[in-house]
Amino acid sequence: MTLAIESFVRDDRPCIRLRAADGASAEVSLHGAHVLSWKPAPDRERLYLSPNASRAAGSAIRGGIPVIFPQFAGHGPLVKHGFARLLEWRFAGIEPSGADGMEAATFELTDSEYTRSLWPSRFVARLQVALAPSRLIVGLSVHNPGDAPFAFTAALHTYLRVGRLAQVDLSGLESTPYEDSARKSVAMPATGTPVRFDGELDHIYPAAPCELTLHDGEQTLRIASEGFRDAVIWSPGATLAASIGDLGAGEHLRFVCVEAATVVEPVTLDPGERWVGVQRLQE
Ligand SMILES: O=P(O)(O)OC[C@H]1O[C@H](O)[C@H](O)[C@@H](O)[C@@H]1O
Repeated sequence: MTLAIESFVRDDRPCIRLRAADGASAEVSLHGAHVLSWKPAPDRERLYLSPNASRAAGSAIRGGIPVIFPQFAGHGPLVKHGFARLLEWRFAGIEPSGADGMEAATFELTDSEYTRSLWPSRFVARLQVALAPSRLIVGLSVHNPGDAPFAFTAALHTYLRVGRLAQVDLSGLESTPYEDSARKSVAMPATGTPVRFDGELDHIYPAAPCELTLHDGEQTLRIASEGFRDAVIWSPGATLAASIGDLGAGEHLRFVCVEAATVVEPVTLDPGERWVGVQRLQE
């Protein structure tokens, strides 16, 4: 689908809006190459963005699709969820997407003196955002242009907007055992039932199926991933949400995070190698 591109400023940060001929749109902040909005139709927002999202330099945006790289959560020595979501990415224009050749808005982050002071590796990370009828396709690629191997973990930490959390369920993970990050990463057996959200939930599903479905009353969203081995499902629940400054009371009822992730086994890239992970959202 041919994309029209316009730039705008939101919360003092440069952003790019993509519009498709069928009326679909998406917005991406260069801060973190963070997808802020996806509307498959002009009156239908499918991502959650916190009204209290921080505008401070060097802080992460709460909601949308944070790009987690080169470290998921506290799985390593770096700042939580790595530095990619905290830095300014470059808009590289419209390019064919590496995943399926569609036109995609392309954003790039490369190593700098600053990143090498935190993490010594040379890297080129690219985020590609494409629109198709009823679909958002987000691809993260990581290339090693250096002369030494490196390992990383990563995720697309997608905040999906929901109507009534109490009636939401997520199917596809019924047969997958998980690690419960809210309870010291204890290993849990498969539940045999769809995931429901009635309190804090923070699960890592290693080697998860790549097709999940979110049911929210009449609305359904299919969430497919490729390249990412794991799935992470997060809902903070009322108590944790109340302690998250950029969320606000009751806001946990408006979203669930369904994350395409590669956490349990880090990806290792030899010099010259490239890794690609994709998440597709489809109504
Ligand atoms: O508050 P953040 O740093 O954005 O992290 C938000 C959440 O991200 C992931 O889903 C992790 O599994 C959670 O443990 C974490 O709390």
